[in-house]
Order: sequence, then structure tokens, then C-alpha cells
Amino acid sequence: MRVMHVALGGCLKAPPVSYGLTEDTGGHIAYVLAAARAQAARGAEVAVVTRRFADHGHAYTAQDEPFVPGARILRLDDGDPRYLAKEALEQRLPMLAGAFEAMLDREGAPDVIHAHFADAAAVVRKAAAARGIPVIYTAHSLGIDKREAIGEAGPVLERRIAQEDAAMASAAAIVASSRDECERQLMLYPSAREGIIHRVVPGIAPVADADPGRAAALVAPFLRDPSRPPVLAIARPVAKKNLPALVEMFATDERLRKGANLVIVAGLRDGLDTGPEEQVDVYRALLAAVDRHDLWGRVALPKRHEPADVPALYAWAAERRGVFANPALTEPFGLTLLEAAAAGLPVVATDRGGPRDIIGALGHGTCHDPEDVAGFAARIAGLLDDPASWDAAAAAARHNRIRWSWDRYAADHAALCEGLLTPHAVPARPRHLLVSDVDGTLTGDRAAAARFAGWRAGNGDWGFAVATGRSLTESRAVLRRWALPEPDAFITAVGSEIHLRAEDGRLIPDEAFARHLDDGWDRSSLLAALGGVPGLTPQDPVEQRARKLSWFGDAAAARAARTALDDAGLRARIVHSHGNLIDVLPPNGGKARAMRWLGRRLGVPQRAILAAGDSGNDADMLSAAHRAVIVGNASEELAHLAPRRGLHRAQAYHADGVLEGIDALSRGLPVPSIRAGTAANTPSGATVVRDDGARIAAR
Ligand SMILES: O=c1ccn([C@@H]2O[C@H](COP(=O)(O)OP(=O)(O)O[C@H]3O[C@H](CO)[C@@H](O)[C@H](O)[C@H]3O)[C@@H](O)[C@H]2O)c(=O)[nH]1
Ligand SMILES: O=P(O)(O)OC[C@H]1O[C@](O)(CO)[C@@H](O)[C@@H]1O
Repeated sequence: MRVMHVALGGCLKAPPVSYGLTEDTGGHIAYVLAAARAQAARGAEVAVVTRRFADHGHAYTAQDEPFVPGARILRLDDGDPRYLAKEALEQRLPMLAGAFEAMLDREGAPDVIHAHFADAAAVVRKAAAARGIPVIYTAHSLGIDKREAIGEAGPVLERRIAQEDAAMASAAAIVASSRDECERQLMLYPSAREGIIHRVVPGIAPVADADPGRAAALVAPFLRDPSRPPVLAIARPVAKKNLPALVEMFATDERLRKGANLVIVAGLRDGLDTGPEEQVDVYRALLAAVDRHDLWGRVALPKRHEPADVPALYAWAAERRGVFANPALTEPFGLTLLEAAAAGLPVVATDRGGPRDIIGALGHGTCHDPEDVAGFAARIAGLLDDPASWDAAAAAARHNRIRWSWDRYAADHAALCEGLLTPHAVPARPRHLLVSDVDGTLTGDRAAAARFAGWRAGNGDWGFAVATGRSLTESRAVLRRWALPEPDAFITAVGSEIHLRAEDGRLIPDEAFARHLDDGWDRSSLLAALGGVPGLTPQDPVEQRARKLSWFGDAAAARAARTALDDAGLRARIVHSHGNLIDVLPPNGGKARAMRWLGRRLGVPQRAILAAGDSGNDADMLSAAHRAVIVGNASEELAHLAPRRGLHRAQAYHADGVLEGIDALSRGLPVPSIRAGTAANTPSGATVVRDDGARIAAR
């Protein structure tokens, strides 16, 4: 596979990279270089294409710079030898597009182009289309969210937003790191289509030789008592990172002021009045806040740092039992939180954007509203003051970080590229339709998942759909993770959304189903009616969909919700599952109704549908299907389903249970040999993954 990344902004070179050297030399470069390295290590032939400039020394002039075996950096010459900030690149795009065409002619075309930031997508668009090369687009940071977060406005930002929209319209796939990017930030754009958005999670690079002594030396001149635990922040000096607020937080909380130091590493500066206006404003605000609160001797603001200082700072902060803080007004993803995890350093981060995903998965700290100055400070102080919490967060970082590797990113990326190069064949009218839940039903046993994939590949007369509580992007991410085949159709968000295949294999929303659900669905009145019901706690904003509202709550809360809706004369279905999840759905929604609708859409008679599931929110679908299989590992929530003809309780677990059910319920169809389920092939441990992917305690 030949993969070409294109990233034009910032000072991109083979490592070591001076992040923060300019305001565009940040996370996207760390991402691209780590991705390219991991892809090359898996045998891909990788090129990273960037812009050539000659006024920052020789490091950015070579047309072809080797990077690691299998990956190199290629530079486009647009005729202007100056470094240009991303806003100024706009005028150079036509010349860069010409240089890119010439480069493809010279170097040969890759299989896939991955454009980072919308300007790169604009540069590659014509050449890629002419050659039929699929383009993946990654935004890294989106203008609409930036506009909302910091209130920035003006023609430059509006043109960037238009460019981002054009990138989404022409991309074959959009790759993003966080759920917030996939399901909220990107979806604010008119051209965003959920069917082409994929969540591929970046990795945590292991740190080999961090030297805490370097960091101690860097900050020593600023600090009266360097032995205090530090509150550390590392971020580009731009407004949305909200760094001056961190000084306010530090000043407001007596425990921090008296017991800690604050270390803010924000780019490289020549002086306080040089550099871009935004940077100058950030430094002035930082110094003004330090002065206002008389924090001299307790705050370090190093003027410059070397690339090796960054891992050293994380290691030093962990050694001193400090905390990493990211108070950004919006953080699309948050690579710095992964860097902190690599060092075993607990974090407190903004609750806006990607950090919720990261901290949810790694468990190495907490998220909080960055505009609640006292509350955010209290979270930091809470970690510093409580050795048990600090130890637990640090241990979680060390334990969980191994799951996040760039190799895994590269494997997911390769699977995505394969999918783009061999689009999903649109099935002719299938004879049978399998509608299966995902978590715990298809997932849970890798070998069984592989047997299921084999069955799927050999049985073209079956249509295959999944029915899950997850969103579309999350269900695709988990299927990819388990090397399970992409289905022909997706029923997602507990049967409140359906995606079908277009003729070219792309996934498109079933608008007719959406209209059908809108009949009798009054979202705002439901929200108002359920707002004050005791025992209901709203789930994350990202779980609230156009036609699904979700709360946490026990059975009593679910009953109270029912009463509140009845009293208000509102129609809705309430699905209570896993003991603590409450989904409120349109009267026409839910997995069973969506399954029946899908059968009609695909021209499959209802009696030819076979449903498979393992938990409470599969119950309606399993009851409604003529043929249904309950996998061997199913939860107690399905115990009440009475035996009936066509209902098979499998002995085998997970995907093997599905195959056993297919075999039992449709004799004569070829299935691979199946092992009976045992505790040994079931995931063990203290947590299980519920239907929408969240981890809950096993019962
Ligand atoms: O003075 C500095 C400032 C930053 N960094 C490094 O630069 C990178 C910055 O990355 P990040 O904080 O994630 O932010 P952005 O530069 O804003 O990157 C964008 O792109 C990243 C990759 O997609 C996402 O994680 C971010 O949310 C998104 O804002 C990290 O490696 C930092 O350690 C430094 O070394 N020195
Ligand atoms: O803060 P903004 O304007 O969204 O800037 C985004 C910048 O940050 C990065 O994501 C960091 O490297 C770049 O892609 C881009 O130059």
C-alpha cells in the first residue's frame, strides 16, 4: 500500500521537531509523523508531503528528506521561499496544486492520499480526482468550533470554514480522533456525511529516554521552591488554549497557591512583543495575570525549550507528583493528554471536545468546565492533595496506555484504505437477512469473530445488518477493531437511525425512516417534561441524538419517566437496559421496528429475517423476529423471553453463538464448526462493555 500524507502548515521536518516554533507547528505534525512511522513499520510505502521554505535555515529546504525506513518527507516548491502562516497560505494554493501535480507525475501516484487540514485537501483535490485516488481528510481543528469557542469572526475564518466544507464534500473518507469531532464538530458542516466519517484513535508513543533533570534545570530559574508538585501545561500560545485562565485558577485556589508551582510551556518566543498578534496577546495576558496575583517565584514560563525538554517535563512532573492541566475552551482531541499518560502523569482537562473520550478510556484524571475557574482549580487541587486519587490516576495511565498504540492506528488506517479501494458490493435482493447486535454478540471472542467473518464471506445469499445502541461511527470503529465485516446496513442509536448502501457502496442515511420516526416525536417537549424527573441523570451530550434522548437511571427512574410523559400527554418509547441506561425513542423507533422496516426496504420477507442479541435492549427485536438467536453469554435481562418455535438459545458464546443459531434455525446452510461457549472464551474481569460501548461494572 502506498500512502501519501499531505500537511502544508507549520515547520514539518524529520524528528526532532520544534513544536511551538510557530503557531502552526503543533499537534497535526506530531500526528502525521507518528502515523507515517507506524504505517511504514507495517510495510506501507509512505510519503509525507509538505511545503518548502528557505527562511528558517536548511531544515525545511530539501525536496526529499528520508525519515524512517519506508517513509520520507517530500517538499513542494510554490515559488515563494518564505515561511507562511496557514492564513497566508491561501494565495499559494494554486501554485502548490501545480507543484503537487508535477510531484505525482514524477514520483508516481499513491493508492490513497490523506490530507491534513483543509488547505491540503484543496491542493490535492484536482490531481486526485483526475487519477481516481481516494482522499482521506483529517481536520485536526475546525473553524466552526473555534468560532463558537472563542467568538473569533471575520472573513479569514469564514473562508477557512468554507474550505473545510469543500474538503468534506470531496473526501472519500473523513478520519477524526474523538467522538466529539465525529459526531458533533464535523456534523456542524452542511457537507458532512456521517457515512464517510471514521473514528481512528491515535496512539501513545512510548517514551524511551526522558531526563527529568533537563526539565528541572529549565524551570529552576523561575521557582522559589522547585520541590513543590507542579501543575504543568504544554500548549501552543493561542487564545483557544485558554492558558491565562490557568493562572487565574492557580491564584484562586489557596491549596494550589501555597502548595504547588505552575509551569506553562507555550511555544518558543524571541520576546514578548514579537511574533503573531495572537501569541503576543496570550503572553501579555499570562504575565499580567501572574503580576496581578503576585505569583512571582511560583510560576515558570520558559522562553524557549528543546524538543527533548517536552518528554522531560512530563517525566519530571510525574516524578514530583504533579498534574497536567489542559483548560482549552475547545480541544478537538488532545494529544498532550496522551503524552501525559505515557509518563504516568494524572490530568485535569477541559470537558469540551476530545478529552472526555481520552480520559473516559484511560481513566487518568477528570474533565471539567474550563470556564468554572474555581471548580477546575478544585479538581487539580483534589488530585494533588489526595495521594490515593493521584496514585489511582497514575496507575490507570500506566495500565491503560498500552491499548493505545500507533501500530493499532496504522492497522485501522490500513483496513479503512482497503475498504476505500474495494468498495462494499451492494447486495442483490438477499434471500435471508441477519440482523445482529454488536457488543457481546458479535464481539467478545476474536477467534469466533474470525469464524463469523469467514461465514459472511461465503454466504452471499444472506444480507447482513447490525442493530446496536452505538452511533454509526462508533459501531464501525468497533467492527474494525474486531476485524468483523462491514454490514450491508446499520441500525444504530437503539433503532433510531438506519444507514443503507448507495449503489457505489457508500453508506447513506435512510431519510424515509427518519421521516417515519418524526411522526409523533417532539424532542423539545420530551426534554422539558423529563428535565425534572428524580433519578434521571443525562448521559454525555454526544449520546443525545436527533431521535434518541438518553439518561442514566434505575428501574424506578424509568417508571417515573413513563409517568411524566403520560402526564404530559407525550408519546415516546422508553427502553431501560443494563440496569442503569434509559433511552427515550420515537413511538415508531427501537430495534424491532427498525429491523422490520429494514426487511421491507431490502425486499426480504419478515420470515426470512434472523435476529441475534445478548442483552435487554435486544429483547424487542428478538421477540419480534420470526427466527431469533440468544447467544450463550447473554445477560439475565433476556431470561424472561419464553421458549417458542424459532427462538434458539445458543450454547456457544458471542459470534460462535450467532453461527450456531444460524445453523440451528436454517438447516442446510454451510457453517464452520463451532465450539460450545465456556468461561474461557468469554471476556473476564471487572467490567463489561455495554451495547453503546461504555464500560460498566459486571453484575
Ligand atoms: O510549546 C509547545 C507547545 C506544544 N508542544 C507539542 O505540540 C503538540 C501539540 O498538540 P496538541 O496540544 O494536541 O494541540 P494542537 O497543536 O492544537 O493540535 C491539534 O491537532 C491535534 C492532533 O490532531 C489534536 O490532538 C488537537 O486537539 C488539535 O488542536 C504536542 O505534542 C505538544 O507536546 C510542544 O512541544 N511545545
Ligand atoms: O487553532 P486553529 O486556528 O484551529 O489552528 C489549527 C492549527 O493547529 C494545528 O492543528 C496544530 O498543529 C494545525 O493543523 C493548525 O495549524
